[in-house]
Formats: sequence, structure tokens, C-alpha cells
Amino acid sequence: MKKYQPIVALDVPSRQAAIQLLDQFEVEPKPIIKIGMELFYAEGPSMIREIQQRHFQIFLDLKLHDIPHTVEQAMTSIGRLGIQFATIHAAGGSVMLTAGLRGLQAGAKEVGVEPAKLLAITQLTSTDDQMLHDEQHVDLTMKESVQNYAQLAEQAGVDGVVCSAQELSVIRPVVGDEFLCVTPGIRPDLSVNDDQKRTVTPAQASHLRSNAIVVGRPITQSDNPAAAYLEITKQFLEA
Ligand SMILES: O=c1ccn([C@@H]2O[C@H](COP(=O)(O)O)[C@@H](O)[C@H]2O)c(=O)[nH]1
Repeated sequence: MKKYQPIVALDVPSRQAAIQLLDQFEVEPKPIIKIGMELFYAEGPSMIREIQQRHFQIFLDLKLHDIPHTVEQAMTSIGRLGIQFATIHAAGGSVMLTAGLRGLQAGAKEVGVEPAKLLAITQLTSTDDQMLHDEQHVDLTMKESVQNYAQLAEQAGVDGVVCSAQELSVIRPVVGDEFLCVTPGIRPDLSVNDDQKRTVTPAQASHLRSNAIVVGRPITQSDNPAAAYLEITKQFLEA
């Protein structure tokens, strides 16, 4: 099973704040850098190019969810950026997922780069069983819902899912060995959840067979982001 170095969520509001953090991550192994809506909407594609010039791999987490045509066109633009991972919501359904995949591959082909791996968001790690039941009126448990989305994504040809490592026990038995499970909601100290509901430690994520962990605030808001990243990397890769 492929295991990646941790993915650091660069959830900051500006280029200046992003560069300040990136300067600290010239370490081995270099983290994969996740750009989310906050930084991308503030700085746009030029931010991606600047990070690429520093030789970081990029996970562009824009979580697309729209009608298939719109998603396909947007994914074509994303594909042209030459990034390594992109995200889409599994809840958009199989036609939207395949349209997204098609767009991503077409964009990459246009500029002659390897297509990004497409990951489907299952249920956000900031949600729990109670919210699923009371607010979304979903008549499934969290584990059942995430398992269903993982199977839907795999059948649509998507490379993997984003879920909590808590659901890996029900996903791994029903998907192929190559299917990627990328897991946010990581907290080295489980008593500090912030807005996350389904949390696990880096070592737990490793034992549960996560391909990659996504970590934001426990690294970016620590006094020493590089040291925090290296400690989390050790806990994940060596567990
Ligand atoms: O289900 C999901 C999908 C994406 N995320 C993203 O991961 C990071 C987590 O940041 P923390 O500061 O470690 O909580 C953030 O960028 C989210 O947008 C997620 O948390 N859950």
C-alpha cells in the first residue's frame, strides 16, 4: 500500500502568510502542500505556480460540486495547472464524477503533464452521525454512507476518497488495493478538536491504513511548524 508523506493544509489568507510558512518546510521529506478555498480564492493560480517553482507537490482542494458540464469545464482548467491531487464531492453523483475525471485528464493532456489524482470527498470530517441523521435526514450510519460513497467513486473511475481514518475498516475490504484513502481530521492530541468531529492521531491513521494524512492547524498554528510537521511525519510513517 502506497504511503505518502503528510499533506500540510496551507489554510492562510494571503501569499505573504503562505510564503512565510513554506520557507519553513524546506525539510526532508518535503510535505505535499494543500491549497484550499481560502488561499486559492485570495491569490489564484499564480500562487500554485509559485509553490511549484519551490518543487512542492500540490493538492488543490476546491471540492467541486455542480452539474456535470460545469464540473468538467472547471476540472479542465484545474488539469492545466499540473497539480498532483484534486477534489470533487462524491455527493454530486456518478455522472458528475466521471465528467470531473474527463475534464481533469483533458486539461492535463492539453499541456502535456501527468493528470492529477482525483479524490472524492465522502462525508466531511467536521460532521458526525447525529448531523447526518438530524440535518441531512440520511438513513444510514456515517460508516455506511462513507462506504457507499467510496464504492460509487471507485466505480466512476475516481482514484480515491477523502474520509476519516475511522471509516477505513469498512472501506478497505470493499475497494481495490490501489484505491487511495486520504484522511484529514488528524489531531496528535485528541483533546483538541477545533471544528473536527471524526478525529484520529497520526499513528492511529497509519495503523488503520491511511495512504496519506492531511494536517492543518496542528502544524500551521504551532510555535514551530517545521518541528511539528517532522514529529507528525515520524508518527505516521514509522507507526
Ligand atoms: O472531510 C474533510 C475534507 C477536507 N478537509 C480539509 O483538511 C484540512 C484540515 O485542517 P485542520 O486544521 O487539520 O483541521 C482543512 O483544509 C479542510 O478543508 C477536512 O478537514 N475534512
